Amino acid sequence: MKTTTQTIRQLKGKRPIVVLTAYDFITAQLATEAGVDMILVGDSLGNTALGYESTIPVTVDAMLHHCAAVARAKPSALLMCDVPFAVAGHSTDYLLDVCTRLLQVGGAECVKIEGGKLIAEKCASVAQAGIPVMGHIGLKPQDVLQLGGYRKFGKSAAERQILIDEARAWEQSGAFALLMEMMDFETAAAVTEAISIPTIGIGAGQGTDGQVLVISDALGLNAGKYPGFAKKFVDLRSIAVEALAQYATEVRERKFPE
Ligand SMILES: Nc1nc(=O)c2c([nH]1)NC[C@@H]1CN(c3ccc(C(=O)N[C@@H](CCC(=O)O)C(=O)O)cc3)CN21
Ligand SMILES: CC(C)C(=O)C(=O)O
Ligand SMILES: [Mg+2]
Repeated sequence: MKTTTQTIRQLKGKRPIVVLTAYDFITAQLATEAGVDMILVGDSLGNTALGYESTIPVTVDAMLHHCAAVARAKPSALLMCDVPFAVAGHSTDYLLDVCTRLLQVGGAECVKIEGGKLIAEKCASVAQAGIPVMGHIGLKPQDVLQLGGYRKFGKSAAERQILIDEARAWEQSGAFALLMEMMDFETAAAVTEAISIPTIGIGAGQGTDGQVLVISDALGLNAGKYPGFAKKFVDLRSIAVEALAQYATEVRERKFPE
């Protein structure tokens, strides 16, 4: 059965929501067959699929290209696409135009937008246009140039209060859910209590309404670079390299083709 934003909203307080990233046709099929609730075409594709150092170089065109490939897998999971770097800082008209294209051209069913209170308020226009929005607070990787690196958020009482205010702003703007990245576990639990929409965590502990993971982190496909919170559920990289080395050997020894 097709998962909708309504399905996701109703899962709060019932059972944890499972979100996984996908970047192309094949990873979308894997996520679909595994039965996840939501697929995120994350701008982390900049790191995992395109070889960039951060998500800053990821363009709207790149997101459209990858999202359309994921959509062609016709996932039963709700399909969400990240709004990439700086788009939400432009005019509301431009933000609305990009979100519209992510749905109409990319085939996404909802969008995720990194931002605090100001961006959250701007996103009310997107939600009112009929585009479901997930907010993204805590560590916002698109802010890496200002942050100078990645860190945990919400450790101090002051920062916890800011995050709770930001979460309420997203809820007020009509966001259907909220993502919290690299957040102090107690703060993440406090935010989850404070709002009526579901929270999805990554590096934010057990106290959220769901979890999200990058597919290449879960499958162990990356070359050594893993965030501390990621779990390798299998080491596919070594299995794949071994298989491909065997192919090379068999060709060189004239064993393949038989
Ligand atoms: N492969 C991958 N997985 C991700 O989860 C991910 C990406 N790429 N790219 C986009 C963002 C960036 N994210 C990241 C990346 C690194 C850390 C990290 O290294 N965290 C350290 C602590 C921070 C530090 O000391 O720099 C950690 O140990 O978790 C955290 C989030 C999450 N996202
Ligand atoms: C790590 C998740 C939350 C994300 O935004 C991405 O994959 O781009
Ligand atoms: Mg992202």
